[in-house]
Amino acid sequence: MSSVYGEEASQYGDDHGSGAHEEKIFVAVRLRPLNEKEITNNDVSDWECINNTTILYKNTLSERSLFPTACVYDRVFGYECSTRQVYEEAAKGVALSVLSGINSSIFAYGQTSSGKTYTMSGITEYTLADIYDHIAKNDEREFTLKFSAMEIYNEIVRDLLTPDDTPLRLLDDPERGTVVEKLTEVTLKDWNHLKELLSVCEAQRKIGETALNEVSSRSHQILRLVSASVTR
Ligand SMILES: Nc1ncnc2c1ncn2[C@@H]1O[C@H](COP(=O)(O)OP(=O)(O)OP(=O)(O)O)[C@@H](O)[C@H]1O
Repeated sequence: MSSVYGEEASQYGDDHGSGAHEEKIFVAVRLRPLNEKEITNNDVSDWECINNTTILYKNTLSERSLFPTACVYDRVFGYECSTRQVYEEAAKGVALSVLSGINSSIFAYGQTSSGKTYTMSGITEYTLADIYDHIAKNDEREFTLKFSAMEIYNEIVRDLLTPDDTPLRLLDDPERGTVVEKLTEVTLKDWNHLKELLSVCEAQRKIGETALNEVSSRSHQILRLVSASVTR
């Protein structure tokens, strides 16, 4: 997500690594519950959250160390945690810093079927709902939101808002950094317009099956939102 000329006080800027003057990364881990197949196979999870920041790797494989390994992150979420909770406690501060003029990115990393798409879809929806809520409550300002979406698949960048499959070129701009040439940017009319565009992206994505995930995305999707606001 990125933001341009936001003039507001840093209402969302202090949480989770979005401070204006320091670069900071907030790392959260989410465990997904075992799926039906794993339960049927009597699989057990090797991972357990023992508090809000520590995850235990239980090393059930006999050739490995007998002692569990503890890993500490900024926040960890166990099987029982909802996407709403993950959003509120790990992503919201970062996502909404766009409203204070601060650029931020949220990305999910993990092996196939670990729950990246599941988590990020919820985070996208909650973020946009909060942004529209903020806009409604601040009618003394006029907001413009611009949305673009791309996919990296087999090292090719494609625009997800057009049926045109032509690969997009990445250019290095000395001032703006990496720029995706000819990427479609749509000015959002409202929340429903955004939902339509998200459906277009979903339909355009390359879906391929993996052994672990029957609807694996097999590609990286990047959604970009640029927010600008001026006093009316
Ligand atoms: N926290 C969760 N609670 C319930 N179901 C979940 C959770 N996380 C993931 N799932 C389910 O697990 C399956 C795999 O999740 P998902 O498609 O998000 O994985 P992924 O990491 O995006 O995989 P890939 O990299 O292959 O695209 C899906 O059916 C999803 O609904």
